[in-house]
Amino acid sequence: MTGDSTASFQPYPVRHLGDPAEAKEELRRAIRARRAARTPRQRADAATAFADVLQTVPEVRDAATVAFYAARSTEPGTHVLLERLAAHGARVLLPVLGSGLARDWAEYAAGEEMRERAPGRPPEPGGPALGAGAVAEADVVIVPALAVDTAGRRLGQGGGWYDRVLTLVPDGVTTIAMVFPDEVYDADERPLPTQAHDLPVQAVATTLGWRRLGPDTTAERVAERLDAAPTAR
Ligand SMILES: Nc1nc2c(c(=O)[nH]1)N(C=O)[C@@H](CNc1ccc(C(=O)N[C@@H](CCC(=O)O)C(=O)O)cc1)CN2
Ligand SMILES: Nc1ncnc2c1ncn2[C@@H]1O[C@H](COP(=O)(O)OP(=O)(O)OP(=O)(O)O)[C@@H](O)[C@H]1O
Repeated sequence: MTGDSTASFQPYPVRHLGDPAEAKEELRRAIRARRAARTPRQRADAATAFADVLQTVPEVRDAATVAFYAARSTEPGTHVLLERLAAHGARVLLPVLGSGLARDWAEYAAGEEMRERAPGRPPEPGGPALGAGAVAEADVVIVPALAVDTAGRRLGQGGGWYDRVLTLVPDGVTTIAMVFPDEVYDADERPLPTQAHDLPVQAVATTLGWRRLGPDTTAERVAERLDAAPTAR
């Protein structure tokens, strides 16, 4: 899968050569506006498609513990996969926001009705808070994003919540961003603006499919590596 078929409709900041924080804000505004325009029916269909796609990712299929998120109405929907994971006996950790957006996690209980603590905030599970370090127990981490590029750069909501969480994810654990198909950017043509604290994700899932990301995952670069490798005789 690629974002190529929709690339010409993608918003891209005109100020991308200037201050990355400003470029990020400009892009966030444009992407949030596009998300707000989706109908309830489109959102419901997307939530099922995201679940179908993510269940084909080996790390998700095999995970005993998944760090996931509870989507707000305009975000890529998570409730379908959340119920399926819980039904299969996976342990699912969801973000809990402390004061000043402090990072914490709690376990999702199957069938649980989650509540928004304040308007506009993501819904949260009611179980006991497990501490910020609980994310290190996850076998796979599925994160929200507004956009991702093919090198793994991620644009989030701007709170830095996930940037800080990603520092606690052990090496070797796959992080997967969920975005709509037109929110996957080509890293060569339209790299997302980044700052020093931004950490990359290893994969992206859309409603159409999923792929691994990063400098070494494009077909051309894999071919180059194979060419450069010593051949066995
Ligand atoms: N679903 C979801 N959960 C997530 C994130 C996310 O991007 N999506 N986060 C990613 O970092 C973290 C926190 N994200 C937050 C997102 C918004 C607000 C918030 O206060 N929003 C405004 C309303 C904005 C609106 O209506 O659009 C508010 O309550 O005033 C707080 C935390 C952890 N959980
Ligand atoms: N590891 C970190 N330690 C301290 N502050 C951080 C860290 N990462 C990010 N921040 C702060 O968070 C702010 C927002 O970061 P950024 O714009 O990259 O958020 P984002 O990745 O889009 O949002 P989110 O991670 O919440 O989805 C930054 O200005 C930065 O000051």
